Amino acid sequence: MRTHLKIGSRESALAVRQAQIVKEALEKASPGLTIEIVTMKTTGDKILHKSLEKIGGKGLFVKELDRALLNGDIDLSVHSLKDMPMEIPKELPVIAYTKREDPRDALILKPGIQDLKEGGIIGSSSRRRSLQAGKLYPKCSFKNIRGNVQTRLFKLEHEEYDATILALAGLKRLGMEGLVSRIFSVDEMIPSAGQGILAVQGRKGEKIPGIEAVDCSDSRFAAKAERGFVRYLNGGCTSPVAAYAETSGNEIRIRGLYYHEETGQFEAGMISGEKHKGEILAERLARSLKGRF
Ligand SMILES: NCc1[nH]cc(CCC(=O)O)c1CC(=O)O
Repeated sequence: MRTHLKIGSRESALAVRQAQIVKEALEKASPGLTIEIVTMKTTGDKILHKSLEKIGGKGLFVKELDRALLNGDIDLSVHSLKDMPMEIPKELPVIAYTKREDPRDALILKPGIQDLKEGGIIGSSSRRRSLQAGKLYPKCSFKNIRGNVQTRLFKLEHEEYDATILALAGLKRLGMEGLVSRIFSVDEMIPSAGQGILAVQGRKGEKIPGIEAVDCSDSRFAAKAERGFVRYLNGGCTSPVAAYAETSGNEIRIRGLYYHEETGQFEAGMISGEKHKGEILAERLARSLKGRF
């Protein structure tokens, strides 16, 4: 068994914190194992002046780490599942899905302001968020804001934004949930597929000591269903498709949002059933939502 492993991570504070969460859990489960975190800049982190859709999407956050994993520079990589592309290389499977952190989205106001007034500007580059928040704040407008959590909070403070929307999971991991002024329920704002779950990627066939302690089967069921929904709708990285699945005992309940490009309308719906059938149920929900247009 290996006694020293390297975890690859993006450089942002959140990415490093996420890698630490996995490092601590693995070290705790396997006494004698030591883990080092190796950070690297990805193309997605370097190019901030263009929208993700224009520069090639989510793959840009994982490409460099995939390469390092393939050539042995690192042994594992940790990603927010929601940032992972739909196609994951066969030789680099996800070997664990962590227990889910709070999947909800949250509103953060510009420091010094007490509430979001009519005409307020909400910073968000996520159409999933702006579409759903548009129903809650019909008098507000939306303006792109890109960058990691810290960058966005800096822009919120110093640029022309009154509020922004971020994942509560990231804020909690960074100890910043105190900034939140409103948490959206999963019905008000269906989360992005995988939000709150970390995916640990490894090399096919390689045993990682302690990995079972990091893996959560309910997260795995949720991940399969949510990503199944997105895959069916070919949501890729840029479409505002949203999916959130919750398990309880043997049941799974899946919420999904389908956006119809031509009309700009969206429909949300829910389906439940046996959790082992999550992917099929998710597809059925996707098909029925799509069929409404
Ligand atoms: N796209 C950035 C990103 N990727 C994952 C998270 C949050 C952490 C998670 O979903 O586990 C965030 C920040 C955000 O959306 O506010």
